[in-house]
Amino acid sequence: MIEGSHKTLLRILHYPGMTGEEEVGAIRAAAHEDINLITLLPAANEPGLQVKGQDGEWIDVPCDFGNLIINIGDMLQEASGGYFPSTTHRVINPVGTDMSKPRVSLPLFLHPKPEVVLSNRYTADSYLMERLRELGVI
Ligand SMILES: O=C(O)CCC(=O)C(=O)O
Ligand SMILES: [Fe+2]
Repeated sequence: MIEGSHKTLLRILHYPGMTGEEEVGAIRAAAHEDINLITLLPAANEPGLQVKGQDGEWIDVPCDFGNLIINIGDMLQEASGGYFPSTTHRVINPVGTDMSKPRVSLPLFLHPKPEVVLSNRYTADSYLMERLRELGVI
C-alpha cells in the first residue's frame, strides 16, 4: 500500500529563531491536519509542537531525543470512516530565552500508492487531487 509510493515526502523544516519583530499572535505553524495517511515525526530539536486533545485542549508534545511522534492524517480518517480522526496539530512560538532558538523538524508524510482505494468515494489519488485543488496549489 505504501511501499514504493512516489508521493511519500520527507520535509526538512527550519523555523528560524525569532527576532522580536514578529506579529502579535503569530505562530510557527497554524493548526491543521495532514492530508496524507500517517506522518512520522522524529522529535524535533526544540519544543513547540502541540496536538489537540478530544476535549479541545492543546497538549505539548515532548521532544526528547529518540521520540517518534505518529500523526493520523486525513486519508486514514477517510479510510477508517472516521474511526481514526486525523490529528489536529500546530507549532507555537517559543517564549523567553528560547525565543531566539531555531527549530528543525523532519516530518515524513507517508502516502499510499495513487490507486489505493480509501473509501467508496476516493482513491488516494482522487483524494489528494481534490484536496490540492481546494488549497489552490494545482
Ligand atoms: O514542525 C513540526 O513539528 C510539524 C510540522 C507539520 O505539522 C507539517 O509540516 O505538516
Ligand atoms: Fe502537519
